[in-house]
Amino acid sequence: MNVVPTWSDIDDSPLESAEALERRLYEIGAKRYHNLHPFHKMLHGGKLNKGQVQAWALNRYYYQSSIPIKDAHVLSRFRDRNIRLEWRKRIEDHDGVAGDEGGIERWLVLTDGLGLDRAYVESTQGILPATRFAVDAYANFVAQRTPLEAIASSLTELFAPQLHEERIAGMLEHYDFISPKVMAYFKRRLDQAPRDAMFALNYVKEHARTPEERKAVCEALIFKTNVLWVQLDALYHAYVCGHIPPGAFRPEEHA
Ligand SMILES: O=C(O)c1cc(C(=O)O)c2c(n1)C(=O)C(=O)c1cc(C(=O)O)[nH]c1-2
Repeated sequence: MNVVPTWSDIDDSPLESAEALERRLYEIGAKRYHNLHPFHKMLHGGKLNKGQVQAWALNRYYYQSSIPIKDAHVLSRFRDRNIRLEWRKRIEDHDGVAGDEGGIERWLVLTDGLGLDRAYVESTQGILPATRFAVDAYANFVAQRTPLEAIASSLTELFAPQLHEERIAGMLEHYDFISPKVMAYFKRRLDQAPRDAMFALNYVKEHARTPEERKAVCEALIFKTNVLWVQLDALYHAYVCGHIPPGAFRPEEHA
């Protein structure tokens, strides 16, 4: 019987140390992170029209607004108060605290700036079915898998800051409807994401102690890269190829 490899593009040899795990995680990012997706290349290269950028921001709102729910699931997995204290910052980053409005509000500044109605964005009515399925799968994953896998699935954030730099520069350069004010969400993440990613990386390096556990960490990261990738596939299919699913956002109705 043929043994089917788990991954065709990633080295699948046993991971004997924390350093080998770290190298493998970076290999996964280099090969599978959504910075490589054609929709992102179009977004950052100024190749989308305003309606297509609106569709991206509208769909991404569902991801943004689900992240604190996802992180509340992660918190609920830990009896260790120190981990909860550390992880709680992520919920505060997105939901805000007194005197700081938080990431969800900053995302709504972006959708406002793009001319989308707030109530429509917050209703999530117009998002693609694939966005909802992918994001919900992420929240379910962290609720159901081991706490180690739950933390590991956040590791895509290791690769986010570089993408955010590219996005800020590319979108400001190419679109007259984008201003520094509406890109504030991404500017803020440049400080937050490295702090979060380093905590998660150190956690998995310390707590994945066997080759099997290290492999589970890699699989959680691969799962997450897929969560991100399919959202862009769906956007591309709907708004670049033009196959908008019934009931989803139609730019011409929100011009
Ligand atoms: O714009 C992006 O490409 C991007 C990617 C990711 C990511 O890699 O998961 C996150 C974010 N942004 C982000 O803004 C964010 O708050 C965030 C939280 C998480 C997470 O998994 O807990 N990922 C991401």
